[in-house]
Parts: sequence; C-alpha cells; structure tokens
Amino acid sequence: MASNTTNDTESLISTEVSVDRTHDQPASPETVVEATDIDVYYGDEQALDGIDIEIPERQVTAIIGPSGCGKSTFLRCVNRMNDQIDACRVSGELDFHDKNVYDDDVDPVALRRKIGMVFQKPNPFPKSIRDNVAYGLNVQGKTEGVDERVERALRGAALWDEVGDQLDSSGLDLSGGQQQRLCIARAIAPDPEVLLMDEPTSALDPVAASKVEDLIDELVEEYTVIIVTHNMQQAARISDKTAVFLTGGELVEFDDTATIFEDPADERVEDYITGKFG
Ligand SMILES: Nc1ncnc2c1ncn2[C@@H]1O[C@H](COP(=O)(O)OP(=O)(O)OP(=O)(O)O)[C@@H](O)[C@H]1O
Repeated sequence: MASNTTNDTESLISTEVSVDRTHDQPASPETVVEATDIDVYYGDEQALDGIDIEIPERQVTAIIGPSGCGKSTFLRCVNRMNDQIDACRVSGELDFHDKNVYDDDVDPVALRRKIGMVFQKPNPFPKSIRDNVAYGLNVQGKTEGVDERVERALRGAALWDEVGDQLDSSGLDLSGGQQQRLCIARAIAPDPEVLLMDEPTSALDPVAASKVEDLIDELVEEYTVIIVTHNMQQAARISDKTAVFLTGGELVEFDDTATIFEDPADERVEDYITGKFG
C-alpha cells in the first residue's frame, strides 16, 4: 500500500469494489498495442503527456480516471479517430503489432477495420438490422457470405436470439441495450482484432448494462478489449488490467486489476480509487 490509510482503504474496497475477474489468461500474453511516449495536444492544450503502455492480447484493459484526464483521447489515438479532429496533434509511437499506426503508409480506414470502436451512446444507422451489421462488409465491397457473417456477428454480440427473425426491421426500433449490442455486432462483423469501447454501458439501464458486461466477458475470448469506464466497480468486475490516468493526461499506474484495486503502488491511485478525489 502506498500510504498509511491501508485499513480505511481495505474496508472501502471490500464493500464497494470487488475484483471478480475469472477469465483464463495465458501466462505471458502477446502485446497487441504498444504506446511509447504519446503526447496529444488540442491546439495549445496538452491532453496526454508521455503515455507508455503495453496492451495484452485477448484481455480486457480498463482505462479509468477523473473527467478530462484524456481517457477518450487515448482510445481515439489507437485507431486514429483523432485524425478527424482538426486541432488535434499526436506525437510519439503507437504500435499495432509492431507497426506504428501513424506511419505515412497506414490507411486509417483499413486500420479501423482491425481496431473497431463502440461509443457511449448507441449509434445505429437508420437502416435495417442486417444493413447495420453488414455496413463494414459493404464498404469493403464484400458480397459473398455476408448473411453468414451478419448472423455470426449478431450471435457474437448476443443479439441473434432476439432479432434473428427480424433482420429487415430498422435498427432504430430496438431498445437502447439492443442497439448497443447491434453496434457491437457492427464493430465485430469485419473481424477486428481489437475493440475500443468508450463508456459503452453508461447510457444503458442496469439490466442492459449487465448484458453488455457479460458480452464483453465472452468477446475477450476472441478479441482484445480496451474499455474506458467511469464506473470503478465495472472496471473491477470485467477487466484483467487497469490503467489509471490522472489530471494532466498522465498515466500514473498500469497493472493487474486486482493490484490496482487492492494494492496500488501510487498514493494518488489509492486516493482516486477510494474516492478521495475525482
Ligand atoms: N475535440 C476536442 N477539442 C479540444 N479539446 C478537446 C477535444 N476533446 C477533448 N479535449 C480536451 O482534452 C482533454 C481530455 O479530454 P478527454 O475527453 O480525452 O478526457 P476523458 O478523460 O475521456 O474525459 P471524460 O471522462 O469527461 O469523458 C480535456 O481537457 C478536453 O477538454
């Protein structure tokens, strides 16, 4: 423990945040995404300061921290969604399988097929369920096996049983929780390796949020998941690793989730986890 508040902290943790991740993990997983000295500026304002992190394959990595500390900015660095923000400038190296995604020869659209993204608010297109899921495949010009891939993605997103007989209905007619799982199906249909999730349950009711959490637990068998969450209980429940960002855009600690919540090395992390600030 980093400070002399050990007993207070333990009692808070035991009542408020329980780490119950049971996902089987390989002893030494491969690194799939590696950031080295990533700085991000919006105009003159620095949002991230020298981020170094290695994200392991087929695990859930949670990014937590107070509002404005750069969590979403980091997530958007990974698949270059920040390219779409004019004022945003990124420096440093962000490797996906040892290839810097900021190299000139990287096509961001192709990158985003490999590194899909799910947002806070479900954002299905005003199209049928089938066309929502097939969207990425259509953009790629894929015509063969589309129906099979739509079914596989909907099954993967735990939605097939609910919508398999109404694929021509509008995605907008689904409930919020179903819409979010539809967006997850859309993200996994092109067969990505990494799923970036930016507070994917915060707009959902508790039952729908719980379904998405269960789904993440299944998705990680096939995909690497990086999830931004404000909900520390959720991070403790679903993640293998946790990265704690603090104000100033600094990554102050990154470790196994159990270590972050039960025995953090940095006093500021302990203060944040125990609700002393943020
Ligand atoms: N498009 C943008 N233009 C200018 N500044 C931005 C933009 N997006 C984020 N910022 C600034 O960058 C900093 C980090 O923002 P970011 O949204 O990444 O933080 P966050 O930790 O995800 O916040 P929250 O938890 O509130 O969503 C903040 O100061 C924010 O105001």
